[in-house]
Amino acid sequence: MVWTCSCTRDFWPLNYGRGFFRIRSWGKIYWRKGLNKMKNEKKCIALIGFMATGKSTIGPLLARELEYDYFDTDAIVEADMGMSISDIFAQLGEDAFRDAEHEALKKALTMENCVLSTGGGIILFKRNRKLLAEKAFVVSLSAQPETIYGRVKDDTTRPLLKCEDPLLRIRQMLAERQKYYDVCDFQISTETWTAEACCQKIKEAFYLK
Ligand SMILES: Nc1ncnc2c1ncn2[C@@H]1O[C@H](COP(=O)(O)OP(=O)(O)O)[C@@H](O)[C@H]1O
Ligand SMILES: O=C(O)C1=C[C@@H](OP(=O)(O)O)[C@@H](O)[C@H](O)C1
Ligand SMILES: [Mg+2]
Repeated sequence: MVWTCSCTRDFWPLNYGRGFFRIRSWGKIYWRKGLNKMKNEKKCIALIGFMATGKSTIGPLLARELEYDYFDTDAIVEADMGMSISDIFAQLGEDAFRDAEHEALKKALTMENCVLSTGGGIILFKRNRKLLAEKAFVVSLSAQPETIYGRVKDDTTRPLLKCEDPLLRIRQMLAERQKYYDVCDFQISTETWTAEACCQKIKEAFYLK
């Protein structure tokens, strides 16, 4: 019997009997016993990482590739509160934002077959880390402080980086947060790979792990 994965052109397992499957992905051949991880019990992929590592850029590409629904906790918060992230921080304060962000995460992780881009600070809270670990295949995106700075320097939508010396702030925040970004199922640098290549590698990791 030939079993074909419905979702992609370049990723398809063949059933070779006795529980063995041959999987071809990006020109490489993988063998594995059973397809238990193909039916990954975690139905959501959550992207974590510092600001401007590419979560909101890669998320929609990945969702389209997998034919999954797409959510972004920042967008959910903005829709729920009817305000931009900057206005929420300025008018209601960061704590109000963090509460709304937690509600957004809870709501999004009740979905099945979804890709979720999170805000860079979501991992600061144990309640969020617990939810992510329980419910999602967690992918951590990374980039060096200088690259992050280059990506955000003309962007006014990130209130935490509105300061005298954004590069120093990025370095400090990254140092504080790194231990949380390291807790994940898969990690990828968005400096090394284009958004499209990251997408393919994440897809591969999601199916093969
Ligand atoms: N390989 C890459 N993957 C994702 N984004 C990239 C990449 N290279 C450059 N970028 C750029 O970096 C920025 C990332 O912003 P965004 O997706 O909003 O990040 P985040 O949601 O993590 O804050 C975008 O302007 C995007 O075009
Ligand atoms: O790192 C953070 O604390 C934040 C990251 C932002 O999202 P992005 O990571 O998508 O920029 C947004 O949630 C808010 O400005 C706070
Ligand atoms: Mg984002």
